[in-house]
Amino acid sequence: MELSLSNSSSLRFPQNDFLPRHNRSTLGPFHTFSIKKLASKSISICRPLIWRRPPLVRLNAQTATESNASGDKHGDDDFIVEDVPHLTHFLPDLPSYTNPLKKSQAYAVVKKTFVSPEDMVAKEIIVQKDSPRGIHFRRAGPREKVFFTPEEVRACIVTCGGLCPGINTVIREIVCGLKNMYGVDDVLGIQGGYSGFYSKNTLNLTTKVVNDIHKRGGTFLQTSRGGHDTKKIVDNIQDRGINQVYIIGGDGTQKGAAAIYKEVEKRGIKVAVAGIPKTIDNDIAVIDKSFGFDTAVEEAQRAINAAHVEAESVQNGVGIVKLMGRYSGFIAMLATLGNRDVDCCLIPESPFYLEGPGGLYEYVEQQLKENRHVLIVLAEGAGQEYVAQSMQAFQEKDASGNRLLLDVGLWLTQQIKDHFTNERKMTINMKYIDPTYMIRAIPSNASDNIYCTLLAQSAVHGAMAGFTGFTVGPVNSRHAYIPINRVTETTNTVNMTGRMWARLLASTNQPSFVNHQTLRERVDKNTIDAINNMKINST
Ligand SMILES: Nc1ncnc2c1ncn2[C@@H]1O[C@H](COP(=O)(O)OP(=O)(O)OP(=O)(O)O)[C@@H](O)[C@H]1O
Ligand SMILES: O=P(O)(O)OC[C@H]1O[C@](O)(CO)[C@@H](O)[C@@H]1O
Ligand SMILES: [Mg+2]
Repeated sequence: MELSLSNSSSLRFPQNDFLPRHNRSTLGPFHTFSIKKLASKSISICRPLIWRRPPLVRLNAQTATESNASGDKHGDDDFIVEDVPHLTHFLPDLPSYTNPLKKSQAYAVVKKTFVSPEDMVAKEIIVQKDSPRGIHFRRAGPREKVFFTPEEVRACIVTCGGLCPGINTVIREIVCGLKNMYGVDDVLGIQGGYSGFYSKNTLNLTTKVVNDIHKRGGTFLQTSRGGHDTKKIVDNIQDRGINQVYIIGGDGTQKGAAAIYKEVEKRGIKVAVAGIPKTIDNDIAVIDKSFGFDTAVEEAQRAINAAHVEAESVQNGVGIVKLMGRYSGFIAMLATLGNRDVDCCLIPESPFYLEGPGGLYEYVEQQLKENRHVLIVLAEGAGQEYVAQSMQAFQEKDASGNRLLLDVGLWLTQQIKDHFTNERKMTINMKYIDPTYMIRAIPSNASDNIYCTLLAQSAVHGAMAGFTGFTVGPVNSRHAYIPINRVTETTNTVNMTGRMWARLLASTNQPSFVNHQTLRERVDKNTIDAINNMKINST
């Protein structure tokens, strides 16, 4: 397969929207390519693909020519595409078919039914005039050609890891998307997470069966942690004749999906593996936000409001609410920002301390003196080191190997009570609310339902078009196909030196719990990390 540049220097992607296997090296984790090396004629490419655009000359708006009188060039800019694999990489002779959406009544009204093979989604949306073009992902959506006929598709759906509002909507919309857009009837539900692949039972998922499941919380298919055995799972996929696998789950699940994709590729079987990122913690890298997150933040308001009412209705009321967030404090941060009554938010990313100037006790006392109550929101992963010290607890893990958290809410409640009663000789009125599971075991709200529908449909379009080994998700509000490894290599956490955390500090007026020196060191470390990441990305 060759890629070529036309006379006008624009990049031509191959018409069939993918690159063949023999053109990929096994070195790079992704199919990364940028445009510069395509400087002349046509060339064969090998992985990791670094295509570089020749010095980019922007069209002058007035003259609409390639000349650039102002000398306003981008220079040696890279346009890097981190592409996802395609079935034809290891099955080069796969036939393709015209996408049936072309004949669909609903889509006939769409001006541009199919996504162009050249459409990319930029990872960085904030750019400067002379900054490099940067990393891009393939835009999600229906393609002109598909690599499955409706009759040959046997799809399956599995849900793994913790619960999250909207899982049932995603299941429903995969089933309905396959049926209504592509005429696919054969969809199996794997029950109870990855280990469900080893079970004899599966559910037949028809549009009728899933019709109203989006109105319920949880997962219609049930879920589990642990028990991932790649070879056994792929054996089972083969034995059942499954050729599209939709995997809904968090970072652990996506790592499992990447392993399944690799095994499928090794065996050279026609199976498309699509990951749909799910996590209540919003800790999945690259994508804008995970589904169900907004619903959970909204539900958290009920607990925070209740704690506020309780705390302000008594003398020296202390309201504490513990929310989910294992390593990432997004739920606590956004629930706090959305509420405005919270006086202090504690999250895993921001170490805090209790005693002394600038500590939590001092701040609580000040709030009690000024307002006669104080309201604290706490992410479950915050302050784990303190709890571990005071309880001398043994570190336990769940079946997937995730560290089991100690109850920081109970611990903090006790610490504050002891401090004010014993040290400060003050009577306080403690009201502790732990709505942990209540914010995730609910159905998704309307806007999350729409988001889940887009995710499901994008996954279906991607699999039908023969893409595999991808996770789907919004990047700067546009849905994209992202190589699975890309979303599992790092975790999304609250940026302590970013504006959103500063907004929170400004809204609560809480102490930042860091002195200037520590903050400086953190900023420096972030900078060094960012530079190192850039080095890794550019090698
Ligand atoms: N590195 C890995 N390789 C293969 N499978 C994995 C890996 N890590 C986790 N898994 C499997 O993925 C499934 C879910 O993992 P986990 O329990 O960590 O939840 P998760 O997907 O991260 O979701 P969440 O964190 O939102 O609850 C489990 O069945 C686990 O065995
Ligand atoms: O469902 P489990 O196993 O109790 O796990 C709870 C954990 O799952 C999450 O909801 C998602 O990882 C965390 O916020 C929480 O710590
Ligand atoms: Mg996880």
